[in-house]
Amino acid sequence: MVRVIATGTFDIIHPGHIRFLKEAKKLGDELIVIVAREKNVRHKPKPIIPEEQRRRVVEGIKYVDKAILGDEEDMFKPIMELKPDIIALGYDQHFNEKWLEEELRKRGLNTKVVRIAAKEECEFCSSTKIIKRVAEIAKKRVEEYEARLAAMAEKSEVKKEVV
Ligand SMILES: Cc1cc2nc3c(=O)[nH]c(=O)nc-3n(C[C@H](O)[C@H](O)[C@H](O)COP(=O)(O)O)c2cc1C
Ligand SMILES: Nc1ncnc2c1ncn2[C@@H]1O[C@H](COP(=O)(O)OP(=O)(O)OP(=O)(O)O)[C@@H](O)[C@H]1O
Repeated sequence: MVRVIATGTFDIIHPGHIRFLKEAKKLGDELIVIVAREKNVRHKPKPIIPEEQRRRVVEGIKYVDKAILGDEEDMFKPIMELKPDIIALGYDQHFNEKWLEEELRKRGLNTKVVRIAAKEECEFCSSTKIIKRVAEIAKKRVEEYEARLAAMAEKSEVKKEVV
């Protein structure tokens, strides 16, 4: 039984996440995902979705056998408990494979670190891009609504003057 671990924030799920998890599962028999704790997401804006909901959505993906929330203080704690054969890193995850393998060796684990280079290309294959699009569209819709209200108010002012 080859146990694979994948990690990530998984804020707004998109086809890039599905591709990553599909490739990670192919590396072994069992895929466990460690979902980043809100407190530890410092390299980009904080996630929109609360951590327990992010975990539940990831666990619902068919390639994922189990998803857990990571540790808040020590990223190696869940790894030491789960003792994976393989850790899969996504194409843009900022961890160095060599460094990570060395840290695991120091802790007595012979885990292999594998970089999944595959990148799914689509217009919104990024949580950050989806969030930006939602913000832009929401802003535009509010502006359009306010313009409609202003136009209606102006019409009723004109009416009042005529009367
Ligand atoms: C081997 C490994 C273990 C990790 N363990 C934890 C953890 O226990 N708790 C946590 O909050 N983040 C942990 N992380 C970090 C995140 O899950 C995530 O990979 C990191 O924040 C980069 O996020 P992104 O690729 O989603 O931007 C771990 C990352 C790796 C590579
Ligand atoms: N388009 C993609 N193709 C393949 N893998 C991806 C893609 N997008 C994200 N991943 C992988 O999914 C995992 C979790 O990524 P993460 O939660 O940071 O998503 P993200 O959409 O890249 O987020 P953000 O846009 O906020 O940086 C990482 O291993 C990452 O490399």
